Amino acid sequence: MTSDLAVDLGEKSYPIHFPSDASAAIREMLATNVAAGRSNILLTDDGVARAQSKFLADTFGATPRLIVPAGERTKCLETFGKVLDFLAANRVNRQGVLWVVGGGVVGDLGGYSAASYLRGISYVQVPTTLLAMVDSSVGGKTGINLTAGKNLVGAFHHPKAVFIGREFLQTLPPREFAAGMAEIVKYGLLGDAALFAQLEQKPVDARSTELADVIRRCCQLKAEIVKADEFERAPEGGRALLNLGHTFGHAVEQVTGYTTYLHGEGVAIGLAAAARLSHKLGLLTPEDITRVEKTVAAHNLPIRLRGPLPLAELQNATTRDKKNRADGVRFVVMPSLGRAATRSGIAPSTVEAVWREVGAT
Ligand SMILES: NC(=O)c1ccc[n+]([C@@H]2O[C@H](COP(=O)([O-])OP(=O)(O)OC[C@H]3O[C@@H](n4cnc5c(N)ncnc54)[C@H](O)[C@@H]3O)[C@@H](O)[C@H]2O)c1
Ligand SMILES: O=C(O)C(=O)C[C@@H](O)[C@H](O)[C@H](O)COP(=O)(O)O
Ligand SMILES: [Zn+2]
Repeated sequence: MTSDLAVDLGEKSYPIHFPSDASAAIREMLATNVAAGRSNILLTDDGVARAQSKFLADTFGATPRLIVPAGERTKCLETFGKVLDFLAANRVNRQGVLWVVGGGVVGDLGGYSAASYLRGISYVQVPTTLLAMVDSSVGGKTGINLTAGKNLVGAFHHPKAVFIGREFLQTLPPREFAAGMAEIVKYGLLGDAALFAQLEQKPVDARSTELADVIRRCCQLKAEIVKADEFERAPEGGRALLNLGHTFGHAVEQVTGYTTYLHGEGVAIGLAAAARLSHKLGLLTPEDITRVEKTVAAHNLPIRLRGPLPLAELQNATTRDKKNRADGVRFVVMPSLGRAATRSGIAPSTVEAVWREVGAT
């Protein structure tokens, strides 16, 4: 039995539950909502609707549901409009609760819809991918993509609760499991050297007995970082550290039109790139780069682009990153394995050299 965690944010605090029976725990909250006159409404995607049909039927019964297409392209203005229309068509009022069941795509989309509809209603995160369990369901970063770039529209809007049920992972395809591992390796590299060493010595897979503790540890790390810098406003470090590998990773996702690399795969390449950048800045040793790349690769993740991508487009995509300030693109680098820091003012030629090393042309 894994004990609950709390994301400690004053009035906005919420629990992360790790129930032994997610369906039962969720049914209890659904019933409590109904008793309090709060309507429940469900958002999921067609992949989850297929893979978890029994769970959805047993748990949510006749709750009105919107099923959106699976995949990153669903995180767009058009689908956002459809979610809002669905909430309005069901006459959801400010007491309504949106249940977001799925991976980070429906989590970000549903969270942003909940932030916007009637200027804000409650929502609950039920992550069904490993990535969503360790990262996207916690912290209240919600949003959608624009043609111009990834996550360019959104809001900080925290869920009422998060229910993490490892039983969902039984139907998760191996490639999606690996994508979640990228964010887990990220946590080790940015803030927990012991976690990184553990992953380095013994890669975690879907059957690992360590998995429950690793998921909880990542949620705990994220909750601490979010508590300290909820809106990513710290002048240096702070919540931006959760973006380790993402300046590179988001560029890869965007330049390939969100069709070739999963978010976690972009992050995996981004971690290798961040290690290489950290070396060029005199922070990490070549041995450190090898340790990072071996650990990422041992979790069935890419450390190089699968095919060449145009350097100019990749560089251009990084200029849209939300961490950027007047002095240019801001990267997250590693002073050592297990510690991260923000750094800007890096010469474009240095970043270009890193892009080439991971396969850009
Ligand atoms: N808000 C945040 O803090 C945050 C953090 C990390 C990532 N993200 C975002 O999360 C998204 C990626 O999330 P993701 O990796 O969960 O991808 P995803 O939401 O696209 O889900 C991956 C795929 O797995 C399927 N799926 C989900 N659960 C399943 C299950 N239990 N069994 C079988 N299939 C299942 C889905 O249908 C989908 O096809 C990206 O958009 C990324 O930007 C947000
Ligand atoms: O919660 C955060 O803060 C993160 O940066 C977590 C990231 O893993 C996640 O991919 C997030 O969506 C990236 O946010 P963005 O601000 O770079 O769009
Ligand atoms: Zn991420």
